[in-house]
Amino acid sequence: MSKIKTYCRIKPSPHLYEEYETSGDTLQLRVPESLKDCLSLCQGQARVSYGFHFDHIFKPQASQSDVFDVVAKEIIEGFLTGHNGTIFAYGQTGTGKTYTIEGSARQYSERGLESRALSMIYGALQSRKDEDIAIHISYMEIYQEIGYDLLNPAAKNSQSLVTVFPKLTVLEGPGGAGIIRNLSQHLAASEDVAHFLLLQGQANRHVAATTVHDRSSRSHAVFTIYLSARKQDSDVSVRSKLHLVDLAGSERASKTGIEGHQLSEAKSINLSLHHLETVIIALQSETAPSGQLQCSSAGTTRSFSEVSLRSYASAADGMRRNKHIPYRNSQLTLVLRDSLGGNCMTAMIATIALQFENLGETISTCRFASRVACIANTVKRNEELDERIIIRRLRKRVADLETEVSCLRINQDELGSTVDEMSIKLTDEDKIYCGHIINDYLRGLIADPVTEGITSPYKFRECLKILKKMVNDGYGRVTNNASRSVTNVSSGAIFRKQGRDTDILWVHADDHKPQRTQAWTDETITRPIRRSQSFNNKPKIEGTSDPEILPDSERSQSQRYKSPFEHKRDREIKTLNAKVEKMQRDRMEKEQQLIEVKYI
Ligand SMILES: Nc1ncnc2c1ncn2[C@@H]1O[C@H](COP(=O)(O)OP(=O)(O)OP(=O)(O)O)[C@@H](O)[C@H]1O
Repeated sequence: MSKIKTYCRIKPSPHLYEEYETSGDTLQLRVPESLKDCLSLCQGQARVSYGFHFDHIFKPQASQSDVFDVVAKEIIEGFLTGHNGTIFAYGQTGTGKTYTIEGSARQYSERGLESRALSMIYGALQSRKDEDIAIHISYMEIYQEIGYDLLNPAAKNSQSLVTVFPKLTVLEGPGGAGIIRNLSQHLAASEDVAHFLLLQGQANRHVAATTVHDRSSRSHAVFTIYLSARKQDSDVSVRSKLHLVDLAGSERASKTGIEGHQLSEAKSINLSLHHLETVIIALQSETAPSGQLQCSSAGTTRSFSEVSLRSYASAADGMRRNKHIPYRNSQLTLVLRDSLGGNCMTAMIATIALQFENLGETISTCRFASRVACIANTVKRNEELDERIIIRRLRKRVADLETEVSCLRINQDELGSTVDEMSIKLTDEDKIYCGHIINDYLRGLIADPVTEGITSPYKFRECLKILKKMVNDGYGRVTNNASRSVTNVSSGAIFRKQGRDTDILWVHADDHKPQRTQAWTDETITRPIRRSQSFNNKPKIEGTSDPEILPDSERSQSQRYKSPFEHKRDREIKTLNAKVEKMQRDRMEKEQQLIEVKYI
């Protein structure tokens, strides 16, 4: 929550009302008890003292630069970082609203807030090289409750002597925000362009000579600067707007003696300001509990106390959602909706002309300011994701995801099948199949067990087991007894191919020549290996003559019995061992890869 700041600016005059003083930020006024009945200040008449508190009071000698520094700098800094800002001048006609907001053409030093704001904004943007920044400008006026675009490009190109400005429609948009239809926004790429637009709009305003002011603004003017900024590496855009509002001045027709067209203009201005005041009162009354903003008549002193907004801020926020604020009653309040009770850093400059004849209007202006000071706005940075960048990023993300998904699908297929395979325990059929593969491999019937389906680590392990057993059992050992040749085969090595009941094994007969021998049956195959104690109590596999297995003492002798067939088989086993080793290594590598895919 941030309260609306209020400032008072006293117009310089050689005939200032004497009974006023400023102590700090409080304006003290001592005025006759009944201003209404008193047309001149009478000696000895009872006085009432008013005290109005402001955030700052600009004395008559305050310069344009002083006003800018105190009122505008903070708001413009906020605007540059994405916070909305509004500065509006309110006061009696001829008190210096236009002078404050637009400035005077008399001297460069008398330029107003609009021109100074542009200079500060463009100056600050110079250093923001890493951002894409766009400044747009619009300028509208509300004359007799109708909005006009002061920067209409069609009007600029018109050959007609009478410039026709298109009418604008101010509508209530989503969330109640005012939407101005048809208002042109002009890109101002440089400060010069912005100043040109400003001058063009100022020149197009409705002004008229009145009895109090020869160039009185007969309209409310809203000069708006829009900022849109985005850091080059970011997809968040910052958008903010700065309203600089020069309100038309209130005037008492009875006092100024205007009539005809000017009278109807004045009525319209007063009505519009009345609607503004109604909104302010509604906002102020919801913010401050009744009785806080009071006109206490204790003694002769009347004071408008500044309400501590902080204590009411949260309560006001809740109430505002329920309470009706009559923004819709006028175009001006719709346009300023955000500035009054919305998301905006707002400042009001109450301009007063401290002459005796203006005391009534001065008090009225100060009272209005006191009410405005009670309003708390909710200020937040206007950040939004840039849709074009979002779309671009989403497209890239979709493309990345598609690639990732297709890669994952491949991995999943591979992983899934391998993991499935690994997770399934080998069935008896698998084991038999492994036996056949190893047998065929050893016999040279197949070149590579992998291509025959030994792909899972479990099957590899089974094959290795079979091989080890075969080696230990002296696979293909020459035996003297055909019946004992059965024991050459380990119980685990089942040399039977699927679909076949029997298999033929080469064995050696007594003449040491290899020969095909009997058909093997399940019964013989599954017989357990028998070991017998031999010399030196060393285990000896029965019937073996394999030098690899025999004790050293027997080796030389048994070597004599090795046939070419045995040698060939030895070589095969050696090769097979090497292959198994390689297969083991491959399997470990593969497992490692799978673990990485699955868990890392
Ligand atoms: N602080 C000031 N210093 C010097 N001159 C000022 C000051 N304030 C106002 N004036 C002068 O007083 C005259 C009226 O001021 P201005 O036009 O700003 O009044 P206004 O409040 O905008 O009136 P209206 O509501 O009728 O448009 C102008 O000539 C302006 O130069």
